[in-house]
Amino acid sequence: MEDVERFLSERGLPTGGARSARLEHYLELLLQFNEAMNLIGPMGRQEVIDELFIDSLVAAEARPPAGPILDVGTGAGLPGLVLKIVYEELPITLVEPRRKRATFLKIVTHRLGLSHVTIHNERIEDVHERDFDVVISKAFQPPLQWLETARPFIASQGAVICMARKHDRNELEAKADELGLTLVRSAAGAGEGPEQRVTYAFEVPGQP
Ligand SMILES: C[S@@+](CC[C@H](N)C(=O)[O-])C[C@H]1O[C@@H](n2cnc3c(N)ncnc32)[C@H](O)[C@@H]1O
Repeated sequence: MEDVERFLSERGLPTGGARSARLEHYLELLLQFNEAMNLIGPMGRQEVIDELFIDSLVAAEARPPAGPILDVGTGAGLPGLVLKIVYEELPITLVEPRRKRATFLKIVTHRLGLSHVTIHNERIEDVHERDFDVVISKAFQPPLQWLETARPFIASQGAVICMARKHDRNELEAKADELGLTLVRSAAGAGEGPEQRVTYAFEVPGQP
């Protein structure tokens, strides 16, 4: 987990404690259950670290969570469980309608000894909790649709995190404006040019 530790410390994000050991354990479980459950497609250890773990943590660079997190369509726990491992004290709600994937989330939560993890084995349309500090998803809906879906779930000082591409920025800002949100920060992920992956954080303007 050296790459992850370096990524975190270079950005002033939380490091140390049980984080590396838990990420290692999560990685092992992902690889172990992947064949039977088809969780993440054919991937090796380094790909999981670079493409799944570090990509998940770019979200924290864009807007570090400071309260309850909601991850919608989390699948095998991405980006939610990676954020939960790094921000271990924050509660997280994971929404995943596919039963096998929800079972995997329960196994990981139990084996890693994570607390304050709520798993909803249902669609986001059936989730009624609100007031999250960070509402995030990855590869769940197209970016503009995601902003609309996520908006009702944030607290007044919360943020919608949108993992998209560099060239999505103008359309996203226009949609955010319609929804009473404004772009507060972005962080660059992998790739180059207009296809570069970028994580955008939107908040309600004028909050202290
Ligand atoms: C492409 S996968 C992405 C999984 C994970 N976020 C990742 O990046 O690996 C999309 C996930 O969204 C879930 N999903 C589909 N419709 C949903 C809905 N209405 N509410 C919540 N999750 C949904 C699917 O079951 C699937 O696990």
